[in-house]
Amino acid sequence: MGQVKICGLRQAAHVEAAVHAGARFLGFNFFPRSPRCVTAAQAAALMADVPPGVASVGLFVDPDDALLQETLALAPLDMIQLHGHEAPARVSEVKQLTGLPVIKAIGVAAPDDLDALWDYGLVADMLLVDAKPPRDAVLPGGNGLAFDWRLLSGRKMLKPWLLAGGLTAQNVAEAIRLTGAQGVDVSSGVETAPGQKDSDLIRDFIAAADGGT
Ligand SMILES: O=C(O)c1ccccc1N[C@@H]1O[C@H](COP(=O)(O)O)[C@@H](O)[C@H]1O
Repeated sequence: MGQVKICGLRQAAHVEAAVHAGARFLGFNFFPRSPRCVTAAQAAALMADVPPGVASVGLFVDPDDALLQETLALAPLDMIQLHGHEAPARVSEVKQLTGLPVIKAIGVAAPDDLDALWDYGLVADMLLVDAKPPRDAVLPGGNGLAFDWRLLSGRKMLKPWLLAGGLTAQNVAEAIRLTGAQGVDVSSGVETAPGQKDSDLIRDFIAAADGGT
C-alpha cells in the first residue's frame, strides 16, 4: 500500500475512519486562518488513540518558536509540516528546535518551481509537492487545486515525498501513475464543505490511492 496522509482532521470519527482505512499520516492543522484549524488541546485529544505506526503531523504556516513549543507542550506530534514561506535555514532550525522530522511543502505551478525541490530536499526529511496557491488565496494550501502532474514525471527527489493538491478518489490513481508518487496527501478531496471531513470519502480516497500504487 502507498502512504496516505489525511490532513485537517478535527473529529475523532474521521481519525478512526482514516486509521482503519490504512492512512499512515494524520494531519492536524494549526494555521489560525484555516477552516481546519484545531487547538493543541483538541489535537492532543484526537491523537490519544492513534496507534503506533501512524504518524501525527502538525501543519504550521511560518510558525514562530513560541507557537511550536506551546503546541508541542500539549500535543505529542511525530512530525512537523511547514506550509509557508520558510527558507531552508528555517527548516533546519525547526528540526533542531522541535527534535522532530520536518515535511516541507513546495508549491508548484511551472517548471521554474521545481528547483526548490532540490534545495529543500537537502534539509527537510520529507517533501510535500502541492499546487502553488493563487496570488489572492487566503490559504497557502488546502485549496483543492491541482497542478500539471506531468511536471514531476521522472523527477529525481533527494527525499521521500508526498503528492498533494486537488486530489480526490476519482483522480488519485491517475495522479500517482503520472508522477510516480509513493505517497499522497489530501484535505478538500475528502470533505463535503471546507473543514467538513466525511468518513466515506476518506475510505474511498484511501482505497483509490491503494489501487494506484
Ligand atoms: O488544508 C488547509 O486548510 C491548509 C491550510 C494552510 C496550509 C496548508 C493546508 N493544507 C494542505 O494542503 C494540501 C492540499 O490540500 P487540498 O487537498 O488541495 O485541499 C493538504 O493536503 C494539506 O497538507
